[in-house]
Amino acid sequence: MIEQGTQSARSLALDVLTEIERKDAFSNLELNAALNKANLTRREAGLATELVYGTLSRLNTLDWIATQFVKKPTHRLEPWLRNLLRLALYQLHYLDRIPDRAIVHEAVEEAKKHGHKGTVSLVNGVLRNYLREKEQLNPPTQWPKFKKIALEHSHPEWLVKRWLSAFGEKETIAMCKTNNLPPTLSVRVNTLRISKQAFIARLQQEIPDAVIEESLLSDVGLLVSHAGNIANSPLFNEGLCAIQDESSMLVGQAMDVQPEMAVLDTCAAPGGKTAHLAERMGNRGSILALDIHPHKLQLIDETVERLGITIVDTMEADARALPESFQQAQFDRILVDAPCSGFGVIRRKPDLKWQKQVEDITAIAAMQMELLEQAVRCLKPGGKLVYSTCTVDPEENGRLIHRFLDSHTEFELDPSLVDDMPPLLRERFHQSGAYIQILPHYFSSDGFFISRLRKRV
Ligand SMILES: C[S@@+](CC[C@H](N)C(=O)[O-])C[C@H]1O[C@@H](n2cnc3c(N)ncnc32)[C@H](O)[C@@H]1O
Repeated sequence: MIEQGTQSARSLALDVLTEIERKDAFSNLELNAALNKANLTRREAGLATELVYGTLSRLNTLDWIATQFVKKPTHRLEPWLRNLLRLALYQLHYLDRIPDRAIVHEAVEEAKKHGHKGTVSLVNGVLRNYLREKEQLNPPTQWPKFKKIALEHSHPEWLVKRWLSAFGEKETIAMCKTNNLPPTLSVRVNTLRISKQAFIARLQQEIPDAVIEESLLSDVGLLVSHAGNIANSPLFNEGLCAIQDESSMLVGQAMDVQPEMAVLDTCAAPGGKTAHLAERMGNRGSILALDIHPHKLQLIDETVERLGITIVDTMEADARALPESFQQAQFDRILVDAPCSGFGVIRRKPDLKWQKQVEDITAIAAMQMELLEQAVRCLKPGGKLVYSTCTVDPEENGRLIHRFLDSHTEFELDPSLVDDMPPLLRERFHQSGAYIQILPHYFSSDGFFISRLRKRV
């Protein structure tokens, strides 16, 4: 149990890591709950967050290091002990601002709290041996490339193998490296309420420490750092901005919406892109936002209300089986922002890479195809449909679009997408000009796939 106000960042991180494993819980939810209960300073809370996400993102490498010094395989250790070793090794191996002595000392004290003499000496021994032998820790030379990359850059072997064949070695390594970095924070200015320049002035005035940079990808995007939790700021509560990744903002831009259009957003919750579309439409026209999970519709309602948007209606629906009444080609624009494997957002959800398996991708792609097949039936002739995902897997992205087009001659790739996107993206586009795969290391934004189809008239 976590007691209020009595924990250090490292002890809280250990409890959170152990609980995530025990309950198979979402890391962000478990960490936020623990931080809310504990009484850490802002700095300590920052350290706890870094330790939890850092350790989660490096799991395979840390376990490999531990196995060099423990006789048992790490999965046979008690969960608290396994996570204590991971946490201490993470700090020793990847962080240089905490002295080694302090790390070992605190780990041993934690072991005394949770274990017995034997486990205390195991922790002490493993960490001291690591410090003595760390320079000689190398994967066996006969290992194939994918295994070495997976170990050095802390990704599952199957995923690295897949990326090597899709993107080549240079891109794979660059992507893995970026996935291990903390994500950037960006906000979208709500231009229904304030201009970008006025927003920058207010942000600077209210949070003088904030470092603000204009996004090169989106004309309404700002990169913000040293600003604390923006979601608690008056600017956010007054509906002047939304927190959104820059790649995600590009999806709104790709939709090429105009005021007074009828728009369908088939996988809309929590509503980030729905709201962006409404802003781009000047809050004129109509957007029908669907989601299969009723509780998530409330998130869309809250977002649009906060942003002063009035043209969005929400509805619970399984977009793989849309109501007959929708299917009469009535929408000018449709967005299918499909659920996906999420491999473009590993920076934000590091545990995701360990949870998904190769078989999941086939199942996800089949579901995405169903979503696309249904959505296209609701599009007006001449209308445009954007299919996007926050993943980098070709099976869910480019290959899926080509498979779709092979059996739907009434649709074509829309080559004018490239002209609606920032020039910076041009060289990354598919030769058709109709879709782009953004990898996380291109612009330090989320990995996203964005494509646009047009229904022939
Ligand atoms: C990638 S998220 C959408 C993010 C959203 N467009 C945004 O920008 O905030 C995918 C969403 O699809 C929803 N979903 C999953 N399966 C669905 C289905 N069969 N029909 C409708 N929505 C579905 C999920 O609940 C999830 O909220």
